[in-house]
Amino acid sequence: MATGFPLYGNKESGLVFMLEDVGKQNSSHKAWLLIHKCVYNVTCFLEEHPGGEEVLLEQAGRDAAESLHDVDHSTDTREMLKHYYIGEIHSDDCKNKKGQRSKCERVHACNMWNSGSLHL
Ligand code: HEM
Repeated sequence: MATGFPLYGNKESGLVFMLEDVGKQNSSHKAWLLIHKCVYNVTCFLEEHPGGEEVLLEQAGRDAAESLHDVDHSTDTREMLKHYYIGEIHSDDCKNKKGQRSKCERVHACNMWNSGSLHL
């Protein structure tokens, strides 16, 4: 169910998006990444990424947390990410197939990630 985006503002952290809408924000020149439930617009970083723009475009629209973790990124990366943070995924899109809240929702992964409690 795409509703147009953003759904509404979140006073603490930014805007709230549906997963499907995030998935649509990707083309050869545009990329929104998900890391846990946080949404990042890395469009202006594509050409600057030391690992190349292709890997970012490949991950666009889905959760890139694992890929980010798999590559030996420095802690500077987390700092850089803050510049591209635009909001988070709606809690309805954080449920697993049985309709239960997933871990990312329960632990407020977005806030933890941005504060540094979740590691790369
Ligand atoms: C928006 C998220 C990302 C940011 C801000 C970012 C940032 C960086 C930075 C700063 C480096 C230089 C090394 C370092 O200081 O860590 C780097 C290297 C690299 N990144 Fe990323 N990265 C992101 C996502 C990804 C993803 C999702 C992948 C893979 C799927 C990836 C693959 C790589 C690779 C392979 C290198 C190594 C390049 C080399 O040493 O030749 N990155 N990235």
